[in-house]
Amino acid sequence: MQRTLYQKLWDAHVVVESDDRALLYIDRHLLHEVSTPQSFEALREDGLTVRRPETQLAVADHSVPTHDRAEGIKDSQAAAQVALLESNCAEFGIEYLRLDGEDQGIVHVIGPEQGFTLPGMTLVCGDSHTSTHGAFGALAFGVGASECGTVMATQALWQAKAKTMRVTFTGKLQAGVSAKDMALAFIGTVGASGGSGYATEFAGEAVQALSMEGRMTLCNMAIEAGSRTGLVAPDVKTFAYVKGRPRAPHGADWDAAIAYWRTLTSDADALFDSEITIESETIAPQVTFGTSPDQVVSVRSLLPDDDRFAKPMRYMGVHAGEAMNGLTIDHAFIGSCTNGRIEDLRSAASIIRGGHVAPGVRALVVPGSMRVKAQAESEGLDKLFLDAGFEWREPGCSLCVAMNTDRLPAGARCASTSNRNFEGRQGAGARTHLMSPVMVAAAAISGRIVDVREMLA
Ligand SMILES: CC(C)[C@H](C(=O)O)[C@@H](O)C(=O)O
Ligand code: SF4
Repeated sequence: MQRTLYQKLWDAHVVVESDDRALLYIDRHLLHEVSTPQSFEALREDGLTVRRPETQLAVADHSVPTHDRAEGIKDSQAAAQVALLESNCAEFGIEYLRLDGEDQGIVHVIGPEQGFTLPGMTLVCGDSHTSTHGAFGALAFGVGASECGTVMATQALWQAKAKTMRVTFTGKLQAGVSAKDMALAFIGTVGASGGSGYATEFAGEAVQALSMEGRMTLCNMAIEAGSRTGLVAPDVKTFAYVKGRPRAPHGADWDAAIAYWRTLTSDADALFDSEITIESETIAPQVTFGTSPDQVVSVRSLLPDDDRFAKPMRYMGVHAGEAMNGLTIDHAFIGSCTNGRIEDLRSAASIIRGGHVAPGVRALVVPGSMRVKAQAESEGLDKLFLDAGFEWREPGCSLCVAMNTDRLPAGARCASTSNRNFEGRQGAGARTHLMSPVMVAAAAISGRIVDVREMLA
């Protein structure tokens, strides 16, 4: 029988199956400080140990400050949370990437960067954006705190089989349009729960043309359409990205791995439960106008006059009939597990060259990891951002989520490369407009949301 990529990954990990549920073997587990305290507590209560500590990797990202880190974490709650992760990892023999080390970063940035995330694997984390890792052709999904404990103790999880959806992006993207716009266009098409119950495979010419960073951006946001799992079939770009990474296989193991990874594609006649086609040429830069990622429009489109959007539009202080193009902003954020990778920083920098952050705008660049930061600095991007009036920070979730000291005041309007624009996401009463890194960079220097394509012309 012809099988989808999801089915192949599923079949390769079934320990026992009954109807449409299976006990799946879990190859990899990523941990962060917010979702794991109860998981460790449960292990302790039940007198359990971690079955395969070498398949687990922990890092602190959500609550960490992104400046003055040499002075330690001043916020006592955050300090306690990070210290707890560190001591839990020491007690249970799990490797922890130290906050002051070279490898710290956002959990979904460091997994791939370390070669910890590999094609063909099952990977879980107590975090909804675990879908990111599917960009490598891994079966990756977010789980709850109790499931984290189960994975640590047993290396397996009961899972219901998802339906399959394929989203095919035909043709090529316009200049100035990127993976973030593809993700937002997809979410706008199917809605915030349109992918619910599905494992979503992204395919087509424009997906193949994306870098691994772009594919991660796309899969990262699959969850914003309700899909716990995003997938892209691995190819030569995937292998090139993985090769030589600290935890990637090498030598004979590498050859064997590649031979297997090449089989990880949906068969030509495999049937999907749902098929969606999006013409890439038609995608314009996307900007969210509401408080859910599916409340999104092309930068030049006029906002809809629809009762369903009355409340979110009131919160956002925007009106039916107006365009996002031209709307004044006072904050800009480039970072997060969606768009905090080196390619994102490079593309944002390419728009800034020569320009300066507009008066009255506060702009932050927060690299996704220490490795991204070091790479950017070796290319002089830090200097470019600083000279242009941006702040250059230490890695962490930062303004993506108001769980640390980076947060916005009520009423602030922020152009943001993150993935969620929920009420209060960047601080109580703050307003978030999701867009791509080049769009945020363009907004930062213009002081208002603009169509970045004009700046490229
Ligand atoms: C705190 C964490 C559990 C949460 C998630 O599950 O995604 C966060 O990362 C987010 O992006 O909202
Ligand atoms: S960067 Fe944002 S979306 Fe990603 S893990 Fe952190 S809080 Fe969640």
